[in-house]
Amino acid sequence: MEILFTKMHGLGNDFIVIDAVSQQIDLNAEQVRFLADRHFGVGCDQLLLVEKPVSANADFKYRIFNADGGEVPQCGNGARCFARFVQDKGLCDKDEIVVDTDAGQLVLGIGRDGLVKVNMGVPRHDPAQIPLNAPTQLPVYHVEIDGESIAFVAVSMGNPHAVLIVDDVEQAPVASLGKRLECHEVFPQRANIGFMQVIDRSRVKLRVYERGAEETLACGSGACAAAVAGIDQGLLDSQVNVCLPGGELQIAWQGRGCPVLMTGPAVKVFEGRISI
Ligand SMILES: N[C@@H](CCC[C@H](N)C(=O)O)C(=O)O
Repeated sequence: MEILFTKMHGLGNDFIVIDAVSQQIDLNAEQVRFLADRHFGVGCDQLLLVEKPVSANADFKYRIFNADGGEVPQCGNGARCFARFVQDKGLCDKDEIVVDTDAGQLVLGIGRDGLVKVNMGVPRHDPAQIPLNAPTQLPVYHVEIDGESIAFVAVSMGNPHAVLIVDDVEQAPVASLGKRLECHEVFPQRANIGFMQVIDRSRVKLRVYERGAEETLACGSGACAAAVAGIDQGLLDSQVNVCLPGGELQIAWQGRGCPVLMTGPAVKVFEGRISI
C-alpha cells in the first residue's frame, strides 16, 4: 500500500502526519516503527493520523503514535501541527478547531501571527489519573535509583509526566536518568521525564526524555507539565516562557482546576509518498 504523508515539526519535535480522512489507513505498531525509523523509513518522533471525528461537536479525531509504535493519548506539539495540517490541506477553514483525542477534546486556533494556540485541558494531579503508584497525592514524590533519592513532581496532561527541578539543564543526565525513570515501576504506563531549570519567575529551560521516543528537541505536553509543576510549587508566575532545545513555547495556567494554554509554531517541511 502506498501512503501520502506530510513531514512537519513543532520546534524540532518532528512528525509524519497522515490524512486518514481521504486515505483508508490503519497502521500496526511494526508499520509505525518502520515509518518512524530515521535510516530505513521517513523518520519522526511521533506519527499523527488525522481521522473523522467521533463526537458530534468535533471537526476531526487525531491519533498519536510514538516512534516505538505505541499509541498514546496526548501530544502538544503534534496538536499544533495537526491544526496547521488541516488548514493547509483545505480540510478545515474554521478559526477554532475542535478535535477528539484519546485524552479528551482539544480546542485549537491559528493566530494572525501564524502561531497555534491550544487549550490543552486541565492538568491532573491525582496519582490514579497520572497514573502513578503512590498511596496519596503529594506535591513532590521521591524514588530511589542507584542509592540516590530522586525528587519529582508528577502531573498528567492527558499523558504522564514527571518534572525534575535541576540547577543546570545542560549538565542534567537526561538520557541515563530519563530512561531509568521512564520505565520505573512507579509509572505503570511509563512516563515522560522533564528536567527543568528555573531562570526566573517567567522563564525556564527544559529538556524532556519522552516515553517511546527518547530525548526530543521539544515536548509540548512536557512544557505544559513543567510550567504547571513550577506554578504549583510557587516558583513561577502564571505566564511562562519555556525554552526547549528546539525553541520556545508560551504556556499560561491560572492554577488548579484551570486549563493550560500553549502557544507556539507548527511548520511543514515536505510532502512525500511511501510504500508500506
Ligand atoms: N512530543 C509530544 C508528546 C508525545 C507523546 C509522549 N511521548 C507520550 O508518550 O506521552 C508533545 O509535544 O507533547
